[in-house]
Amino acid sequence: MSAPTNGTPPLRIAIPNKGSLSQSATEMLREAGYRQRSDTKQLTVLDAENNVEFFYLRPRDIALYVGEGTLDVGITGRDLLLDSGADADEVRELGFGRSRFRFAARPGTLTSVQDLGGKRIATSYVGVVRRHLEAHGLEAEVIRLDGAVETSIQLGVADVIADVVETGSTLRAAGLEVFGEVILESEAVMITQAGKPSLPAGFEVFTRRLDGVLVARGYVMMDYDIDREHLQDAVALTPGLEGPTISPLHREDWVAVRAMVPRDGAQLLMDELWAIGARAILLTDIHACRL
Ligand SMILES: Nc1ncnc2c1ncn2[C@@H]1O[C@H](COP(=O)(O)OP(=O)(O)OP(=O)(O)O)[C@@H](O)[C@H]1O
Ligand SMILES: O=P(O)(O)OC[C@H]1O[C@H](OP(=O)(O)OP(=O)(O)O)[C@H](O)[C@@H]1O
Ligand SMILES: [Mg+2]
Repeated sequence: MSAPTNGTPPLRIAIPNKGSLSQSATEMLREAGYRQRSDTKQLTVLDAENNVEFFYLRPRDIALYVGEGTLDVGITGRDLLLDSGADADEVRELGFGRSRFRFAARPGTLTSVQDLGGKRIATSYVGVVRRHLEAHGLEAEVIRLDGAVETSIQLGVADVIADVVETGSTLRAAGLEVFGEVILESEAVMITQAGKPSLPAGFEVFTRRLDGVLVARGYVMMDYDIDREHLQDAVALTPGLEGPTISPLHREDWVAVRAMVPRDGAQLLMDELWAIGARAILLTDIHACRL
């Protein structure tokens, strides 16, 4: 198909090329109807039909490109955005790549953030750690490592680590335990340059499409039949986004109700609807939507 660009330059979007966020970001963009690379060696993809160009970059570098305005939009981790100190703002949470950033040490050696004073802390997120120490008025040596941070304690390079924790299995395998408060909760986010007065054409469509994917993932469509006497109770359970659709049924005093409901808890909701008299309760996936 030819490109409906009218000579407008494409929206330039940075996407993680490797690591934990890469596959999920690509999947989300495919679901939103964008062309993605077919070979992981490809560095850029021009989706001419949608007038969008994708740049596959290291997730750690994405906030820098967006912060200085070289690229219009980026997908990266909140922890990487904060660590970079780049002049970019988070505009959407994308619901994948969720993790916590935590301190960890050998069991019994350190128990609170206050114990960090004067210690050697290994991390790949020097910016986040330094800011956290400053906020607590603590001084410690921060050692920058690229990865496999958990091993640094065993090797005698550090007393403490600060790293990404998801399931905790890497920490357990290294014989380490988290301590102190959670430093930050991270997930994949959409970012744009801070304080940019206006974004290029195509940005609004891009965000609306991603919002559509988020809603399609987070909601399901619920249909059921109920007698008018219990309709108000049923509608209170399924208010929908802008009010449910109510259609008359051939059976007198009965109506059909259709409403979007959150995917989490949908089964419980079906039980509750059944209990107040709803019947023929159906749950269907939403493949795509624009709200
Ligand atoms: N196990 C994990 N679970 C969820 N998110 C993670 C995990 N490991 C890293 N992340 C997130 O991925 C982003 C870091 O991506 P990056 O590609 O730099 O590291 P990575 O995923 O650890 O890849 P690699 O170490 O193989 O290069 C951060 O936002 C981080 O929070
Ligand atoms: O809590 P878990 O589920 O075990 O996940 C957390 C681990 O995943 C990431 O490591 P990665 O595999 O990216 O290796 P790296 O340390 O070389 O970055 C992160 O740095 C932690 O080590
Ligand atoms: Mg890693």
